[in-house]
Formats: sequence, C-alpha cells, structure tokens
Amino acid sequence: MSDTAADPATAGPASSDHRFQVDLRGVIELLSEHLYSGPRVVVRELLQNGVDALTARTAKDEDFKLSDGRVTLELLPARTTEDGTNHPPTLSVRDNGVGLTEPEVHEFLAKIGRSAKRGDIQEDTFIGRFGIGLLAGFLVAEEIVAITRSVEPDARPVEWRGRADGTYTVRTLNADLAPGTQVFLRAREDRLEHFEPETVRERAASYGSLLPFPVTFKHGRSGPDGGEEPLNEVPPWEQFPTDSPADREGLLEWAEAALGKKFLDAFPVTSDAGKVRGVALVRPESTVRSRTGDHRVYLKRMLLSEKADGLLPDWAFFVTCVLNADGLHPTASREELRDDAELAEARDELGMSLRRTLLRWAAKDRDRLHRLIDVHYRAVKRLAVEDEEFRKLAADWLPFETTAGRLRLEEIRKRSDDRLRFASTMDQFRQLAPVASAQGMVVVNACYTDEQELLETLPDVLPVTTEKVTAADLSEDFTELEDDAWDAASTLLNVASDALTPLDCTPDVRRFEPKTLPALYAIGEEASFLRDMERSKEQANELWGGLLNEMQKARPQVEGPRLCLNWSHPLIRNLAATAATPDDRGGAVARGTVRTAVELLYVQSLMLGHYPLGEAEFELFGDSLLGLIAAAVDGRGVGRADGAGKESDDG
Ligand SMILES: Nc1ncnc2c1ncn2[C@@H]1O[C@H](COP(=O)(O)OP(=O)(O)OP(=O)(O)O)[C@@H](O)[C@H]1O
Repeated sequence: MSDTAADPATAGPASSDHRFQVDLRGVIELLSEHLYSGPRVVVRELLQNGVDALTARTAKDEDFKLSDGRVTLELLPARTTEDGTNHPPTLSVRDNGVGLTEPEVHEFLAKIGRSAKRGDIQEDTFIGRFGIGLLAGFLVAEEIVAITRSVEPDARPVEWRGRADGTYTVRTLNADLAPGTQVFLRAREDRLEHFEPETVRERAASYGSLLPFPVTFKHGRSGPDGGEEPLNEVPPWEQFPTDSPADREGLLEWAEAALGKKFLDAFPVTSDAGKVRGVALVRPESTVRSRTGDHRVYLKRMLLSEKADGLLPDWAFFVTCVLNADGLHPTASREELRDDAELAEARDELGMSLRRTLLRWAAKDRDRLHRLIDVHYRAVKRLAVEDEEFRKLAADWLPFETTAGRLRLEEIRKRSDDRLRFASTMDQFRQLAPVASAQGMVVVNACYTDEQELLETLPDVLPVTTEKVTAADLSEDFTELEDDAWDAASTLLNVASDALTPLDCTPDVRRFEPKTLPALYAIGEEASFLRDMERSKEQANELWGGLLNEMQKARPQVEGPRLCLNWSHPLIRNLAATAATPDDRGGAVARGTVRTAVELLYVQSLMLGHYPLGEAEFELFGDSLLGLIAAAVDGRGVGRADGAGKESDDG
C-alpha cells in the first residue's frame, strides 16, 4: 500500500464529465429564507428588471431616452375559462425595454446566476447583476411566464414558461409585438395574499414611485374606468432643491406626510462620489450615537432600503437622509449598500455637504444652528472636535454641564476669565462641585465622550486656557488658619492624625466655602487610582491581588488623600475645643469622643464624594456610630465650644 496521498491529477483513468444539477426548489428556499427579507421583494425584482431593460434599450437605440420608458403593473383576477379551468390571480409587469431574442431567453432567463448585466459593462449601469432576481418570483408563483420581443431588427416575439420544479419551455410567437417584455406571475395557492390589489399597489409605489418614467398600476377597479393609475412622485430633492425658507417649509411638510414624523429642520445634501442627491432631515429628538442608520436610500431612483447604514460620518447621527444614489452598489440581497470604496468616498463627501450647511448657518443663520445645538449638542460637539473651522465658529454656543448648571461656552468664558477648568470624571466632578460652586468657580464636567477632547482643542481656536482640576487641587487654595486659630486646632489635629493615619489619610484644618461643609475628602487623580486599586484588591482573588500589588508598587510615590476639616464650620471649632479639654476635666474621654467624631466625618465625606467604601471603612463607620450613640446615651456627647460639652463631661 502506498504511503503517499493520491494525486488527483494522476489518480485513475479519466472519468466522464458531468454537469452540476440545480435543485430549483432548494435554491428558492435559500433565497427566501436567507437572502430576501420576504415575498415583498418580488415586486421590486420585477420592477428592477424593467428599469434595467429600459436602460439597456437607451444604449442600443439612440432614439430612445429613459423618459420614453414605461412600466405597467397589472393584476388579473382569478377566473375560470369556458373549458372549466381555474386560473389563479396573476400579476403582470410590462416594460418597453430592450427585450430578449430567443437565444438570449435560453441564455439569461433559463440559466441561474447568468446575467446580461455583467462583463464589459460599467458596474453601475444596471441595478441587477447576479442573475437570480427573477427567481424571486417563485416565492409567490408556481409558474413564471415571460413574453418578450427584442429591439433587434427582425426579432420575433418569444414566450418563456418557467416552473418551480425546474422545467421550462420556450416558443416563438407569430404575434406582432412592440419591443419590450411582459412577465406574468401565476399565484401559488398558498400565497394569494400577495396578489391583493392594495398590497401590490403599495409595494409598487413604495419601490417605484420615484422612477424617472411613468410607472402605472392597473387592476379591475383601478382608475375611473378600469384605467391605469400613475404611481409616480417627484423626489423631494427636486421639489425643494434649495436651502431657502420656502423650500425648507415644503420639505418639512413633505417629510411629515411621507415619513409620519415632524422633523426639526431639513436641507438638501449632495455628493459627486456615488452620484448622490438627496435631503437631510434633522431629527426632532436627541439621539444616542449608533451606527445603525435609518436612511431611506434609492438606487437609480428605486427604493433600496429604509434603514440603510454607513452613509454618513459618525458625528452626523442627528440626521436622517432620503436620497438617491446612481453610483453606489447594492449587496446581493439588494437591501443594503455594499461597504466599498465608493460608499466611503460618498460618506466623506456627504459629511462635507452637511458641514458646509452648518458652517453657513453659523455665519448667517444663527437661530437655526442654535435650535439644532439645543437638541443635538452631542453630535455637534463631535463635529467641533473633528473640524477646526467649525469649532472656531460654533464653540461659543455649545452648552456644557458645569458646577454652575448648564452654560454655553460663551458664558463659561465670561465667568472664568477664559480660564477653563474641568473635571475629567463624574466622581471628581461630584467631589469638587459643592466647593467650586460655593467659591463661585465654574468647573466643567468633562466626563462625557468628546467633552475633554473638545475642551483641550479650544485653545487652538479661542484665546482660552484649559486646566484639569480635582478636589485636591481646589483644597490647595483653601485659606490657611491664623496663628491663634492654629493653636486652638492643634490638639484636634493630633487626635485626627491618630484616627486617620491607619487609614492612610492625613488631616488638615483650613477655612473654606461652603461653610456648611464640615470636612472635605481631597484626593488627587493618582492617589484616587491607588485607592480604587486597594478596593479592587479586597475583592480580587489571590492571583489578581498579587498582580495589583505589583502594579501599585510600580506607580511613583504620590501625595496621599487628605481630610480637610473646615474651620469655618462650628462643629469643627467645637471639636477643637472639646479635644483641648484638660485632663483633670475628663480630657481623655473627650478626646475619645472627638476621635470617633473625626472617624465619622471621614466616612461621611467619603460618601459625599461618592467614593466606594472599603471593608475597614465600613467597619469603622459601624463602630464609630455605635460609639457616638453610646456616648450620647451616657450623657457625654460631643463637646461644644461654649463649654456645654465640658459640663456634660463633669456630669
Ligand atoms: N424585463 C426584462 N427585460 C429584458 N431582459 C430581462 C428582463 N428581466 C430579466 N431579463 C434578463 O434576464 C436576466 C436575468 O434576470 P434576473 O432578474 O434573474 O437577474 P439580473 O437582473 O441579471 O441580476 P439580479 O439577480 O442582480 O437581479 C437579466 O440579466 C436580463 O438579461
């Protein structure tokens, strides 16, 4: 036995060649379940073939223009012929396009995956290209019949009859027909709902109403005397081509009627790349950033999708577009745009088109930009980060959350003399907010996406400086105590130091605003990081704990957290007085109570600053609270500066 694998090129005598066989029913199931969104697409595929046939005719027949084209959909009701045969309802789609010769019928209608729309032809000439669209007809029909007559001179009409079991017949007809094709779908018994007049009409109008030639619908009752009902509409970008107030109003009314929604604003957009023309509608509500678009896209004026994605740059998530693209490509399902180089180029250009409009508003139509910013400031901020010119023009109107409430940048600059202070995390912002606002200092909350990046790029376009601040930075500016106050506070500081050293925290006594805040836990960014790590270690297993230890050691020495006691607060002064109780008047007990009070202040300021508490801190909280309650019940209480505390000591 050979120990080498058989070489397919040399193995055995040559076998005879066979052709792959296609199980049509299997292919149809594949299409219906995995490619198409449902039988709705049948009308679209037939219409599309009509559009392509008309385009092909314009290339072959120089006297024929696309606007000479015509597609008619007709619904023939079920009927019984004289010989007693029942005919199911039938949908016919007729065009006066290029038609097919008999050899072409064999080549293109009967070969799955064969399309006349490939080869040397420029890719965006036709909508179809895969050679499977017609098969969609079998999603609703048992039999598809095409009667076609080519524009080729002397071509004879041909009838093709294809069945879902994979068989077909072809015959030439003697009739004298004009060039074009009429396709008939004979309803499948279990798909009759797709042959209801209103259903067909709605689908035909939805896919084909913007086509640049007459598209009509006909059925027993349509039109005044059974005539054809036109389905065409003028596209909104042709009805309202400019950004004038009148066109804007018209466009907003059109959008409300067509999309069932009141939009905030509307304006035209264009891109040479992808040959795009359309309108942008500004959403009435603020939206979160997401890639999922809901753009209504037409390709060669046929509806492709109402939920197309990837058409606009990320920052433009505040608009919905309705547009037509003659130079973009569909995916095989024909329900999305292919993510290719043309789409990328068109996306950039549409972004530029939007940006130009916003720049124009910034220069000449400020009310419009204001209205847009009020709702969509997040999106506009993203654009401001990316685009220096826009940033320069619009930055002053952008709102920010600050310690003084929501303010426009213009106001923040005025209140802070162009010195823009910001906190970079929500926790930092919360911690410093009471102190900053009590001191009349405006600090911006830059914890949201884009905010910090935007602030840091403002000095490029405006005469401002930016500075990241933390509660620890603010506490540096707290007022130092005068000598006599310092003396009065010294025992309190010693007691506080004893209480806080085991917690890696240093006490300090200063005067600061707000007077109502007895203590502030102040921690810089680095120390805050280490504190978080400490908390994580408590929850981590041994392996992670060890790793975190190493990381902690690797960080440079940083200044630790401080508990700033506020000398302006009466409680702190009372605690200082109590701590200073002479030993012969119960000083030791008093200092024990003060220590408990400091521990409680420590935990309270942690909680006020939204710092998560560690195990030791929780324990401390429980113990000191109980200690204080016990002291109160004993009648000792925490001393008061006026001596009441001392009296209770005696008592
Ligand atoms: N109305 C029509 N007029 C003329 N030719 C037609 C018509 N409908 C179909 N054909 C011919 O049949 C071929 C196959 O059509 P089909 O719809 O299956 O695929 P396609 O349009 O080429 O590509 P896709 O699968 O992307 O739609 C077409 O390429 C075209 O040559």
